[in-house]
Amino acid sequence: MQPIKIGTRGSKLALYQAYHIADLLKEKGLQTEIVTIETKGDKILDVSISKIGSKGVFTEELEDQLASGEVDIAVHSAKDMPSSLPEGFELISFTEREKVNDIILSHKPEIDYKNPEKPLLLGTSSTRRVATLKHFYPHIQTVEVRGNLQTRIKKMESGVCDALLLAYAGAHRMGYDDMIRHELSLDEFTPAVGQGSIAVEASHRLDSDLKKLIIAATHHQQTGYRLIAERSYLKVLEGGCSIPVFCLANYQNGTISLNGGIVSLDGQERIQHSISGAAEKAEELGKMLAEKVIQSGGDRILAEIKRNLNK
Ligand SMILES: NCc1[nH]cc(CCC(=O)O)c1CC(=O)O
Repeated sequence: MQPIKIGTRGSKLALYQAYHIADLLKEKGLQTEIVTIETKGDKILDVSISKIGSKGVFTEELEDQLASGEVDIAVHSAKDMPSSLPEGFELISFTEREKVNDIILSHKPEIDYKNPEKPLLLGTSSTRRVATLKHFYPHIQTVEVRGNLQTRIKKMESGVCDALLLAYAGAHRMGYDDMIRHELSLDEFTPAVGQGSIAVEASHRLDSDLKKLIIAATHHQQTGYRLIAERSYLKVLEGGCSIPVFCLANYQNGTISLNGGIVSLDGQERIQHSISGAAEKAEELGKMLAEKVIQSGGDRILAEIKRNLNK
């Protein structure tokens, strides 16, 4: 059998994730080969992702290679994947999720983000994190810091900000645990959909036997249920990474508990609801939660956000 060709972006985090998938495949006796592909999102560093248009900036080039058969699968942070993929592609597996929290990371030993008397400048490029900060910690200032994790840390160390607001998963995978100063609560900083899991994308053309082998080696079923629920929620709210929606599903004994909402860009309004039900109904639960959020004012917040982003 030919080695399974794994397409990935070239950032260290992306490569780490691709090698993680390669390791899982190798454990099942499958041969692999990593193919690095540059995407629009990697090239454009000076424009905020929410302005480039979130759909597909990190995925389009990978999908071209999947479609042409240059690679068999593409590996992504699940969080970076839009809720609907272009025709002909699907996410076939989700790896076991790590800790889903956001964290504050800094080279400075003491970062006190709760004390309004202490000025703090946090670097982030996520609208969800900026809006959430404005809601719970309005005294904190933010500055947009983009680029891969290594670039962001360099910018921070050169004085652009005091600390970075990041996903635990990325910081941990890159070995920066010793710079993590705070782990943020899931109630306030409910993570983005998919945070902490790695997704495998394939074209519908992928050989079905090979697909089964890849799923058996890489898919984590409980994470799968959680991600189906969260992504179904995201799909209704049409939230790419530019819209500050959040949603976290937990799995216990066949039950999914889903908690999600939306926050206005200025942080003034934050709507949050929860729902639970059988894991087999994950997709329906996501939709129902989204309807709840929409009906309790989410529609207004969403419309306002879209007006703002189009400016
Ligand atoms: N937004 C970019 C992005 N996409 C995935 C991760 C980290 C890995 C993950 O959340 O699974 C990050 C960095 C971050 O948000 O700090």
